[in-house]
Amino acid sequence: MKNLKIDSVSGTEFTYPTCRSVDSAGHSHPGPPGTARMAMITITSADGQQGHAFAPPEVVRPHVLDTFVRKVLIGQDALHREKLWMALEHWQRGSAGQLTDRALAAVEQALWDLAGRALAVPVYQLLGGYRDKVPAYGSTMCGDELPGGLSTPQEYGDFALKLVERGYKAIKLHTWMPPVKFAPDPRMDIRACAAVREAVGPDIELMLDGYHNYSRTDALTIGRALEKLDFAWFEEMMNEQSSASYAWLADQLDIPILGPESLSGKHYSRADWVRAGASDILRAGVAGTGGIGPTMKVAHLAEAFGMNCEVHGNGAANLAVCAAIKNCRWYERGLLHPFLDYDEVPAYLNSLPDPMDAEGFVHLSKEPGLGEDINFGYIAAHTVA
Ligand SMILES: O=C(O)[C@H](O)[C@@H](O)[C@@H](O)C(=O)NO
Ligand SMILES: [Mg+2]
Repeated sequence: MKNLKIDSVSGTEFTYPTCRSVDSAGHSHPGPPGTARMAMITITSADGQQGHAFAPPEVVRPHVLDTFVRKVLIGQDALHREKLWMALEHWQRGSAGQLTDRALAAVEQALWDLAGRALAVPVYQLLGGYRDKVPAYGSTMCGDELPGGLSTPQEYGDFALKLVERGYKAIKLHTWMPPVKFAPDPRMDIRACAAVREAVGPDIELMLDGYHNYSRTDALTIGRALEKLDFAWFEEMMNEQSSASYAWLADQLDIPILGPESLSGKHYSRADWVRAGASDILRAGVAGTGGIGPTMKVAHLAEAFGMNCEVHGNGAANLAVCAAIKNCRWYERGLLHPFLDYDEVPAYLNSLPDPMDAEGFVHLSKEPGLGEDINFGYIAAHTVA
């Protein structure tokens, strides 16, 4: 029998090349060639089994690993994910915000990866194994002011055509937001959505995820326009801390309202949203909801209420959840931009975690664990801490 008692937890910070930059609102855009930093958290058991997960370095910085994670994990059985997650969540309240949901998510993903590798089973099969491939929607980056990029409604239309040619059967627009000079602008959002519908025709599913702080009346104006354009859902158009605003909008509109994405509170806040009638489709992502386990709990909650749960974000962990459940229409593949090749493999991996075929399906890796094909040599050669 394997000895999966946790022996060590390590964090490795490394650099990798990128052509993406982040704006003041935290949204990514194409940028000049540069260097970004990432951290890999590794959990090792007494008999040498390992699990890995990636997170921003500040999320799993030494203080977090020393003060909370090692205290909870060392000496514990690595298969006891629920017990360890609950213990970490217990530490959150008194951590003065130092132990974040994203930190819980990173640790819990590494525990899932370790379990899968130790048992020689892909995580999506451990979770339920509903399917081996998942249809993807192309999720665009937010709008910008880059000529030839996503700076006009027509450029959105042109890019959407290219995404359909790549194989996508659904496209989600992230439109313009501050700090873009003319944003927010409901009319521009509607024009971009109309240009995309015009470009791709009636058979491609379209969704809008625009500025996140519209008023109820602006959101209603946009929502009514989306209904005329036959959009499939309307996402994060108002501050998600006001479930009353979402319940009001959902009552006014026929188009499905989807959320919450960015709201904290893990699976607990999403239960409140269901109770409040604040959305027609639930949303949860591994990073923002505190891990694979809480995301699965949201998906099961949604299923019990006859709702879909659209998983937020790309990557191996979100893809594993999408493949484990029935009540999720799409895998969010992105974020995409005309200037960037999403199919280019990041330097610290040997292959993409979410390869998509010409019909728009993303195929799950059959490798044990989360299935990330990690380039350990690259990480070792580019370690900074
Ligand atoms: O930073 C964000 O708001 C998210 O990354 C966002 O761009 C995107 O992931 C999203 O909203 N997906 O639905
Ligand atoms: Mg979103």
